[in-house]
Amino acid sequence: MIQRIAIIGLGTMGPGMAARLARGGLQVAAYDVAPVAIERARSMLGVADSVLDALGIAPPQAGVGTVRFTDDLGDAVSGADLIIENVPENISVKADVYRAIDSLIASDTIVASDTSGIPITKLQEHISHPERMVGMHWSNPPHIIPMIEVIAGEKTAPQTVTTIRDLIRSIGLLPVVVKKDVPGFVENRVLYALLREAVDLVERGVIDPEDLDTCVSWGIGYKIAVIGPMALLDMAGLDIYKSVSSFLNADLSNRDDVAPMVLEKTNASKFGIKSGEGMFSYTPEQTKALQGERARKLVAVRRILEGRG
Ligand SMILES: NC(=O)c1ccc[n+]([C@@H]2O[C@H](COP(=O)([O-])OP(=O)(O)OC[C@H]3O[C@@H](n4cnc5c(N)ncnc54)[C@H](O)[C@@H]3O)[C@@H](O)[C@H]2O)c1
Ligand SMILES: Cc1ncc(C=O)c(C(=O)O)c1O
Repeated sequence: MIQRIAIIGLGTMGPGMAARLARGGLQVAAYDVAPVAIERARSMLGVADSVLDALGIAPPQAGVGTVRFTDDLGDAVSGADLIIENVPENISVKADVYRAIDSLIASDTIVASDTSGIPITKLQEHISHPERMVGMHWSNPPHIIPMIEVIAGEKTAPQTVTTIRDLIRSIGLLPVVVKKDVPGFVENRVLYALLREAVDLVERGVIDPEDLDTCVSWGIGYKIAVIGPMALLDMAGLDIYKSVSSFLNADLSNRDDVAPMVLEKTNASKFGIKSGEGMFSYTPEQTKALQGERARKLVAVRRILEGRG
């Protein structure tokens, strides 16, 4: 049974994951190579906790778990039943972590990766017990979005998948087991199909960025939270989908490289909120207000969707 979890990497995703797992009654050790990331994560726990309160997520009867921060990798993974690797999306950075923990952990300790889309089969090449490695792909913000993809690589033992799926369920989250280890798994294949088209439409001047967001959020987005794509096909009618897709699919963006607009911005260190500018611009005050407003709205929508409005 999983009780002790180590999170390696406390950037965008780590702090919310730590808070959510602790709320599920688990004992979390949180580690990062960067002291500044540890301090930032520590300061974010209170905010995540108040969002979890607003969501009405109660701890189990045995009580709420704990989050302890450490700057020592050996201390973080010592005695852990599960390690969640959450470092940047780069195979060699992730492989370094697996090599570093290999001799520090028991052969049956589960090692999960929060990779956004690197096949688990590739990551398993860098660990001595590949049967205990699994994909555990959270969605951002991880303390609010309940769905987590679970992905087996070619060498993952079925029991490893079952253990992680059951753990996710046991703390009130929603596991989705992906049946094939395809790049991007399912959530990001769908998201990146949408983002490729959205970036292309803005880049070609078909629509302004603000209007693109209005169109998608108030059209498809709002609807799809209630009616998933497969159900939407039935609601629209497969005959309609057949007619439209017969001419539209051929006209959709099929670019297989990164769009010039994105390269231009990233080359100028315009990464979005984290750098103050990306598709839009953000002052620190606006960022704080925006994060609060988004959390409030996501909490409200989730409560309604769960029938707890
Ligand atoms: N950002 C998202 O929306 C999102 C959503 C789901 C999954 N993911 C995936 O989760 C992983 C982490 O993403 P993120 O957005 O939190 O990244 P991030 O860049 O915000 O944070 C990564 C953290 O890892 C730390 N780090 C780097 N090397 C390390 C090492 N060797 N040991 C310990 N810590 C180390 C960095 O200091 C940093 O704090 C990636 O694989 C990413 O693709 C990201
Ligand atoms: C743009 C983008 N890329 C990856 C992920 C997750 O892996 C997300 C997300 O969770 O929201 C994302 O927005």
